[in-house]
Amino acid sequence: MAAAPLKFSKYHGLGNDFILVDNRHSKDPVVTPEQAAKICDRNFGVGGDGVIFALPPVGDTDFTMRIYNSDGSEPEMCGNGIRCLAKFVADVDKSAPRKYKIHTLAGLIQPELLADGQVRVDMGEPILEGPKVPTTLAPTQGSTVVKQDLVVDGRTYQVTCISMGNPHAVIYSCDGKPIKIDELRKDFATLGPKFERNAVFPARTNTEFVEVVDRSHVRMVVWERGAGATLACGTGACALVVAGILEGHVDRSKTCRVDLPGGPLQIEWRESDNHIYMTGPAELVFSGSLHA
Ligand SMILES: N[C@@H](CCC[C@H](N)C(=O)O)C(=O)O
Repeated sequence: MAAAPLKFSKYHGLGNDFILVDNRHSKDPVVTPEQAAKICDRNFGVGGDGVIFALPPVGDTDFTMRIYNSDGSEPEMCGNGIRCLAKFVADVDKSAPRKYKIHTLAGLIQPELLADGQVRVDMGEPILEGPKVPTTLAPTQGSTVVKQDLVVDGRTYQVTCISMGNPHAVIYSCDGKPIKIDELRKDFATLGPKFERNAVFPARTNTEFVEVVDRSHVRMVVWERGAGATLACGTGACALVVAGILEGHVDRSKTCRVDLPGGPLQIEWRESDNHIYMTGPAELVFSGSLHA
């Protein structure tokens, strides 16, 4: 970390909390991955699910986002984080509600600050297959993507892999029965890592377990790559709506309400442009400075 105190602001999106740093003066983050892990420590640091940097723009964008997870690993994207970043930059620049073009490792992402304080994000198109989606799982429904069986601790989970730039394993059923969120809570801390670090996911994965309420409303819990159980995952909410539509649980014609542990997000997978739109809150917690 630089010798000078590090100025930061902490924001959260539905309890998914981040330390935001205005790094637009330099193309390299002023914090190393190891330092980020220390800053995220909830006992010895500020506490957070990740550290996010606003960096100089690339091409025709307003700025760049990079993020370190709380274990110091670097993901391609973060949905709740990009809502927080848009709000942070608007607060720093004292800007009126507006739309940003943000360069990320997952490509162009465009959040828009709405007059009611919420942030709507054009998350781009989901990736249904590709190098980040494992092909080693056995197809169960004549498809290489939708509902592949994965056995963990003697139970067979039906997994649909969707990339939002970062990888997601979405699970609506286990042993052919619908997921019941309340039944998962007790052993979640031991179950989650068995997906995150499963050999079929060489780049590790985020895992979402989903219970259907109705055809435009679901509940979920998430185990995040590099951060563990979090209160919300924006890219995960997008991925699970895509998986829900592909698996036939959710209607594409309606915006889907996703209840995460920290609160709801609204997710639309629009037919006209194939983009996913995520709408939800981003709140300032406090600002401060860290001394080395
Ligand atoms: N919480 C995030 C996702 C953060 C990155 C993730 N842990 C990964 O490693 O891919 C979100 O809101 O999308």
